[in-house]
Amino acid sequence: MISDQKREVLRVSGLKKCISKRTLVDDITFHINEGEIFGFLGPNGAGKTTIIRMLVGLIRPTAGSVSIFGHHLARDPLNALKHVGCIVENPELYPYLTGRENLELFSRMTEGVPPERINQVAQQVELGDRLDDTVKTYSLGMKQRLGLAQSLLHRPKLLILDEPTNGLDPAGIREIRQLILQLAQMEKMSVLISSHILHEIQLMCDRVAILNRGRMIRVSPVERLLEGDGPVEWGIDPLDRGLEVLQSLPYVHDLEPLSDRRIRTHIPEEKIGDVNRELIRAGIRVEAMDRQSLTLEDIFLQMTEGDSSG
Ligand SMILES: Nc1ncnc2c1ncn2[C@@H]1O[C@H](COP(=O)(O)OP(=O)(O)OP(=O)(O)O)[C@@H](O)[C@H]1O
Repeated sequence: MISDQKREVLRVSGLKKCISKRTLVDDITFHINEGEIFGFLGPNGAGKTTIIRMLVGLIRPTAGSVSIFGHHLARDPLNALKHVGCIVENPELYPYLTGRENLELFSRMTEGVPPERINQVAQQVELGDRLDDTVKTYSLGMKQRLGLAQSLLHRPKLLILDEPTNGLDPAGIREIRQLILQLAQMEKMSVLISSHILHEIQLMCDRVAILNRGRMIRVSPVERLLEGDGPVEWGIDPLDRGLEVLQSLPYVHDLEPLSDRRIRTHIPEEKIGDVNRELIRAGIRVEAMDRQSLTLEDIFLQMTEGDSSG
């Protein structure tokens, strides 16, 4: 095999879910490549959990198809899900059992998990020294790590995690993030991770799908998403004449006066020099020009502007 092309581990086409005449998600199409960390980013209620539940066979799609490692989920669920590990919403754990007993119980329910695997996964999630304590004494972060260990028992090649950092404190969030990055790298695992936290997705993912109101509004590599027309702030004098010049230029948009000498615009990067020249040619003093970089938050707000369910 001489191919540079990465293998697809998951392909989702036209996925839709309706419940009693209400469309929860619609027209969801994307794929995940081998070794890729793919993010679902969207506010609460965007449909992330609903899609994930369909991907792991917990609920049936109204339309569309899911194929995992080339196996059609609806027609061949056992093979499709054989190499998938997941935590949907919260990990299912028995609080009155120890971490080890929980893992033993789950390993007995899963085919082909040798006994030594329990210590391996506990080490991987750095839970080794608390493994024999009861789960009810665990912090939320430790419970998440035990859930992660449980999902790793059968050596999955695709890990699906629904908001794994939800409710954790900043240190716990960082631990889980580092763990996921390590697993993806060392175990060559692909990961689908959902979050409503822009920063998280930005730090972890290779590509991101932005979801809002049950629709996928964009799928893009994280770095390309940030390449948009970032805000540019101008210090100009006089402001009213500067405003006229800026308004006359077709590639300048979203003008927003900030003070009596400052104005914010959105301009493609390659046009910034042209704007500067036009202002000077019109006899306007350009006192400052600050180009601000876009954050995922800006992009998300731009994309969902006027489309928020509140
Ligand atoms: N069984 C159900 N019956 C009716 N509506 C549902 C059902 N499950 C989810 N919904 C609705 O579907 C929409 C999407 O919910 P979903 O839980 O998938 O969103 P989410 O992006 O995961 O958000 P959150 O982070 O809040 O869980 C929401 O408006 C929710 O109220």
